Amino acid sequence: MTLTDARLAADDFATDAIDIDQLAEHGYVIVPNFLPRSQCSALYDYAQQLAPQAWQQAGIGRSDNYTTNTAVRQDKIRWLSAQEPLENAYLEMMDQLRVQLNRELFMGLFDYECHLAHYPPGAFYRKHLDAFKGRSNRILTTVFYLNSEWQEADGGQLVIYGERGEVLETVLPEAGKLVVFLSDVFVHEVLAGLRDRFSITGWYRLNTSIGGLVDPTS
Ligand SMILES: O=C(O)CCC(=O)C(=O)O
Ligand SMILES: [Fe+2]
Repeated sequence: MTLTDARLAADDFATDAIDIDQLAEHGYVIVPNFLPRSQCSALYDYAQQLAPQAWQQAGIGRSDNYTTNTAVRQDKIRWLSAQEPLENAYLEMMDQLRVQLNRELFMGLFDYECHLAHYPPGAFYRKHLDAFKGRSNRILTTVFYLNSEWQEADGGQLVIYGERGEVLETVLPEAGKLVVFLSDVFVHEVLAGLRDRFSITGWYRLNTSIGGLVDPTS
């Protein structure tokens, strides 16, 4: 699929089913082929043709603690918005998943935010949690990968750790794969890779206000 015929609507995305039981039992789930290859490459092509100024250096923390610390993370990001048709289609598809998760797991997820991420060769994201208990409204993290033909030797794996620091999963960032995990439970990191690595990372959130901000971002 080329970029010009990539005007996907949310309903055009043919998502593979998520193993909700696995998510409920273990707190995370890996779906190898969440989207078919053609839809994945539409998103990949879209990310490729974005101008450099469409990306920003990723930051750490929230609001006034917000810093760009390249010793911790080195990816470039672009927040998805409803203004761009393909970005909107992805957002709407993930919103349908939100409704399903709420229906089946009673999670009370209120909304979803996500960004494209580009890790140039050598870039990493050190061990971190995406949310801290009671201090964030991020509940569930989703990471969707866009690179086809990613090999073990290319590096760039997502490593997910258990509560004793043991490795639970080492995930190759392969096109079509979706990883979903509880944001405040699983420490994880992105290892440096040899290739440009593209993904869409997002968070389902609760509608809690923090520090007087009704809807804090990042
Ligand atoms: O790209 C990945 O595999 C994970 C990214 C991540 O941990 C994050 O953006 O918080
Ligand atoms: Fe993360």
